[in-house]
Amino acid sequence: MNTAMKTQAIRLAPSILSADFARLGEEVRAIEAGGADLVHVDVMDNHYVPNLTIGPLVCAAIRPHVSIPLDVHLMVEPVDALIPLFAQAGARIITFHPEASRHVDRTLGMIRELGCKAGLALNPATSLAVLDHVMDKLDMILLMSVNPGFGGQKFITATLPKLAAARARIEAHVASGGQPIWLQVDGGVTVDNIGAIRAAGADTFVAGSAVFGAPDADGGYRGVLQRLRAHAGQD
Ligand SMILES: O=C(CO)[C@@H](O)[C@H](O)COP(=O)(O)O
Repeated sequence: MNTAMKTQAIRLAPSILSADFARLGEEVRAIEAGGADLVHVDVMDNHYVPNLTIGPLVCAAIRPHVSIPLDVHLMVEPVDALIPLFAQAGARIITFHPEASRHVDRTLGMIRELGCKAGLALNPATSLAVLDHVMDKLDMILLMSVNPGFGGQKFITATLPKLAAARARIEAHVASGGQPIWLQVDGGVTVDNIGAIRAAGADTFVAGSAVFGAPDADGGYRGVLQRLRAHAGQD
C-alpha cells in the first residue's frame, strides 16, 4: 500500500444477506446509524448462483429507510433486463459478473446511462484479464473472496495477491489520466483479516455475517463497524 492510499477513506458495506429479513427497514437504519458507508444488496437468482434472494421490490422498500447509497450486487444471468429495474428501485451502484452479459462493455455503459456507478465482479477463479478493455467504463471492481451464493464462508487467501494486482492496475490507470475506480472485496471479511485485505489494496469492504452477527455485548453493529474501521487502519 502506498502513502497516498493509507490516508484514503475506506468504505464499509454491510451485506444485508445476513440481516433479519423480517425487519429489513430497521436493520438498514441500524447499520447506517452504526457508521456504514453503503448498504450492500446481494441479488441472487437460483441460476447464476444456487441461492435466491432479493428483487427490485425489496430494494425499493428499503430505499426510504437510509440516506447512504444502495450498492447492488447482481448475481443473476442474464443480467441486462434487470438493470433498469434496480436503477428505478434506487440503486446507486450496480455490479454484475462478466459471465452474465454477452456484451460487458455495453452493460457497463447501460448502468452509467441510468445514472448509476458501474461495477464488475470477478469470482475467485476469474482472471483480471477480463478488465483489460473496459477500465475506462468502470467505477468499481469487486473481487469475490468466496465463491458467490452464500454468506458466512471462509475468506479465500489467494484473493490477497489478486487484490494487489488489481490495485496496481488501478494505480496505473489513474496515473495515465484515467478515472478513479473503487476496489471492493466481498466474502469472509472479518475484524481479524481486514487489516491484511486493506494492506493488499482494497478500499471498499463488504461484510455480512461479521456485521449482522455481531453480539450486542460487544457494541452491536456500531461496535463491529468501529472495530472493522480501526483494524483497516482508519479511526
Ligand atoms: O455476495 C456474497 C456472497 O455471494 C457476499 O456479499 C456475502 O454475503 C458476504 O457475506 P459474509 O461472507 O461477509 O458473511
